[in-house]
Parts: sequence; C-alpha cells; structure tokens
Amino acid sequence: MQFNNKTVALIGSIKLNSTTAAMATDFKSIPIIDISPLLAKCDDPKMAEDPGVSEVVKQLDQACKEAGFFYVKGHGVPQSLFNQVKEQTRNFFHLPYEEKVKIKLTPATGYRGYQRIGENITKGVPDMHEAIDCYRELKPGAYGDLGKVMEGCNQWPQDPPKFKDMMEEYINLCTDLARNIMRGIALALGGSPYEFEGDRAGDAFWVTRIIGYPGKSSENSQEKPTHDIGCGAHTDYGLLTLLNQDDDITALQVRNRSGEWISAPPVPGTFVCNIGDMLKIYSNGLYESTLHRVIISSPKYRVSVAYFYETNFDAAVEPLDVCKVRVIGEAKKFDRAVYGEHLVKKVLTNFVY
Ligand SMILES: N=C(N)NCCCC[C@H](N)C(=O)O
Ligand SMILES: O=C(O)CCC(=O)C(=O)O
Ligand SMILES: [Fe+2]
Repeated sequence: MQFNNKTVALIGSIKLNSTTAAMATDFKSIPIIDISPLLAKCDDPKMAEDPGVSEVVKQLDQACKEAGFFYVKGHGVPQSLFNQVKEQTRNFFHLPYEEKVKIKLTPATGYRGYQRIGENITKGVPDMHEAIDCYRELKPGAYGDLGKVMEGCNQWPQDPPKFKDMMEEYINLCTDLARNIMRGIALALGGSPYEFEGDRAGDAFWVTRIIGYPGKSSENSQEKPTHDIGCGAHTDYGLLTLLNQDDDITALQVRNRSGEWISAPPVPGTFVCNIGDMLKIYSNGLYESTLHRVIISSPKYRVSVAYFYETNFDAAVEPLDVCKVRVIGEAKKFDRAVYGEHLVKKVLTNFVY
C-alpha cells in the first residue's frame, strides 16, 4: 500500500481523545507532528501550561500509544545539514571496499567502525546493509566491567573530507532535539518535563548508525544482495530514535498490532521517530517499542542515518511511578533493565565476529 504525503498528514491530524485512542483500529499509517510549538517553549519550566505545547504533547501521546512511530517536522535541524549528512554518507559507501575497510569495526575497536554487507545479523539472519557504527565515547573504566565492551574511539573516514566534523555537528543537534522531544513525551506520560534527565538520561548515551542498502540486483553495485531483508525485524534499544532516511525510496516497514507491515514512506525534511525498549519500560508498556524492518525493493542504493537517544549508560530502568498507577489490572510484573547490559547483550550477538 502506498500513501502520498497528504494522506499521511491528514491521518496524522485526526484528533482522538484518550478513550477512543485505546479503542482505535490498528494504525495503517504514521502521523506527522509539527513540534515547533514544543521547541519554542521547551526551556520554560512552565511549558506544560502553554496551549501550543499541550497540543503537541497530545499528538505525541496518541502516536506513541498507537504506533510507537511518528514523523517530526519543525525540528529545527537545518535542511542543508540534514541533507548533506545523507549525501556524504552516499559518497562514503560509493568508495571501493579497500578504502572503507580502513575503518573496520572489530571487538577491539569497541564495535565502532565499518561493517560490510552481511556482517550485521538480526535474529540469526545476515542483514543486507553496510554501515558505520558510532557510539558516544566512554572514558576508560567509566562504568567498570559494564562499559568495557563499548570502550574505544569512533573511527571516521578521511574521505569524504570533513566527514567527522559534519557528523559530530549533526549528532550534537540530534542530542539536543531528542532531549527536547523527550520533555514532551515526559509530559505525555503525565510526569514533569524533566523525568528523562538526571539519573535517568541527564547524561544520555547515544548511538549513531550510518547505513547503506544496496539496490535490488543493481548491475553497477559493488555487492549484490542475496535476499531482500535490508535489516531484519527488530526493536530499538534505548529511548527515542531519530531516523534521517533517503527521500525517494520506501523501504522501512513498521508492524502494527494485527501483524501487518505498514510502510513508513519518506516525507522529505522530516525525522522518523520511534520508541525504544527503555521507554517501553519507563512507560510501563503504555508505549510499545514497535517492531520494524527494512525491505529492499528498489533498484537504487538507499542511505539512512539513524541516531539513537538512550538513557545514561548505567541507568537502572523501571516504570515511572506516574505510569505504574496508570496501568489498570492486577499485580503486573514490572520489567526492569540496566541499559548498558541490554546494549552489550545486543552488540555481542549482532556481528559475525
Ligand atoms: N542501536 C540500535 N538500535 N540498532 C538497531 C540495529 C538493529 C539490527 C541489529 N542487528 C539487531 O538485531 O538489533
Ligand atoms: O534504515 C532504516 O530505515 C531503519 C534502520 C533501523 O531501523 C535501525 O538501524 O535501527
Ligand atoms: Fe531500528
């Protein structure tokens, strides 16, 4: 099924109150939320009283309950940088393998660097993508044994020139943006704007994956995909993902509660945002970390840059008190996790090495 941008926007603007949201039929598309009113007030301690903020918060709450996915516009990241990040990513992956493998990811590099097509594994199946993985750098010994696996320096290519500077600038903007969206989500959950600061995510860890997907049986590609799963079905690990995807290829799919795969077509200039496993726990399951995957069906090479905003590396995550009281039903067994343990467990099973 295909949607044009107008359809997505229209469905996104339908307002439901919380009762109807719970009874709503399964989502068939993903809403677009203009967060500029939230960003205008996000440093004001009284932001919750602002009508513009309240409207955004209502839309975030509905999107997080229904789909766990939403597009964000009015995000304030300059369009030139937003697009340049994808163009330079395309330029990097276009280089010969000998050049790319100079920054190869290995356990010794703290799982930072370049992986070729088929080296990342999801549920036992090699993914048909290549990528550069980056993580916020940890000071040696910072989290003791918990952090050891992830210690290391990010590996940046020499070519394209200025790639590191560009990505670091972009990552800093994504970090600020994600913190501000999380203030809106904290309000949506019925908490203070600052629930996800301090010991929870005041020193947020982050992950960035710079990704390229080969075109389907394209003649001039370096490597032909052996199947059409660009990235197998998975959930993201932390709080909130900000995905900057190529403008003209539909490849990302999101699973709804009926098990149907719903496309998340490109909406130029927007981030695709989705909830990670830690936010699912904080929200006591009110918000789901939705399964998603990438299917290769276009002959064209596709790039995407995924920024993952996480909790503090050593955060012990359990449902917020405001969310415990909101879940009806008898003696629910609350989930718990230490974020760093969750990440390390994933990373250690994600690779062929
Ligand atoms: N940091 C995050 N969220 N990365 C998502 C990668 C998903 C694929 C990975 N092989 C997996 O199976 O999880
Ligand atoms: O490339 C995409 O569209 C999504 C990638 C993704 O889901 C991930 O890296 O976690
Ligand atoms: Fe993902």
